Amino acid sequence: MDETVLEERVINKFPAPYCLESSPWLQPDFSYLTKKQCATFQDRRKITEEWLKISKVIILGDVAAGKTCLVNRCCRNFFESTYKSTIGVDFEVEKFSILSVPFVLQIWDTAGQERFKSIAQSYYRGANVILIVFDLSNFPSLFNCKKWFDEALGANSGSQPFVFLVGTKKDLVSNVCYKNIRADAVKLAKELNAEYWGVSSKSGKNVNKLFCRVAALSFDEIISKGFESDKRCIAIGDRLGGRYDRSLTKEKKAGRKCCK
Ligand SMILES: Nc1nc2c(ncn2[C@@H]2O[C@H](COP(=O)(O)OP(=O)(O)OP(=O)(O)O)[C@@H](O)[C@H]2O)c(=O)[nH]1
Repeated sequence: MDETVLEERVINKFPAPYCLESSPWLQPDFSYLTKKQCATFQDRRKITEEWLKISKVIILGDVAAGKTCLVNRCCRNFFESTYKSTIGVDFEVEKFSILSVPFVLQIWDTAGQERFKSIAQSYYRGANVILIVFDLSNFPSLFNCKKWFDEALGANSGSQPFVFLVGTKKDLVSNVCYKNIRADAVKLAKELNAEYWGVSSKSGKNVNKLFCRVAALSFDEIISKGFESDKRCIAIGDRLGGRYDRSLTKEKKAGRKCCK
């Protein structure tokens, strides 16, 4: 295992959703294809760079909804109470080890301010995961989430990114208040085919769990899809009647060639 990966970033068991009723993805474990693919990793140490998969995560939401604090808590275990607006976009990289395979989340923190919108939007494309953030202590910010969702999905038409609806600042709301806003958030999450989470970047509550869930879902999709395209390439190679060298490195090279 990569020694630079933090203990809490080592995932061997599929992380559960925040609550079952608020998730479109109810699989209890990594898919069969992913587990099969990862089981061969030990034999493939020499081609690690081909295994290093990256998931692009974009974080959007209203001004001061708590996007930067969420990223800071995840990537630096740090909380800043003074508000500084994000200018344009910022990004962080977080390393994971999932089923003993290295994996990276490339996390893009976008500005909520209208004047940076066009800069931020140019980073929406190619997202594997979209985190739409609202402030649990500012109820109207929930209703703007649909607008953020439409914009992010519009830039990613043709692909199906995982969408999360994340309520931040849970430490600021009473239990009664939280129950009410959570009911509305779960309803909206269902409409958007998104998974709902309630977190606090100040206390850290649920932040690590959220990002482990994000990493595991996108890892599972990326690795199992890779397996499917490897299989297709092998089949094409076989059909062309060429001698197919089964040594692992060459299998990968052949795969890349015919994928092009
Ligand atoms: N109490 C509490 N305050 C929070 C939490 N998350 C963020 N804040 C505060 O909310 C304010 C805005 O947080 P940011 O993370 O900077 O907001 P943002 O969404 O990145 O804002 P823009 O960059 O302008 O889009 C800051 O003063 C934070 O300290 C939280 O979980 N609890």
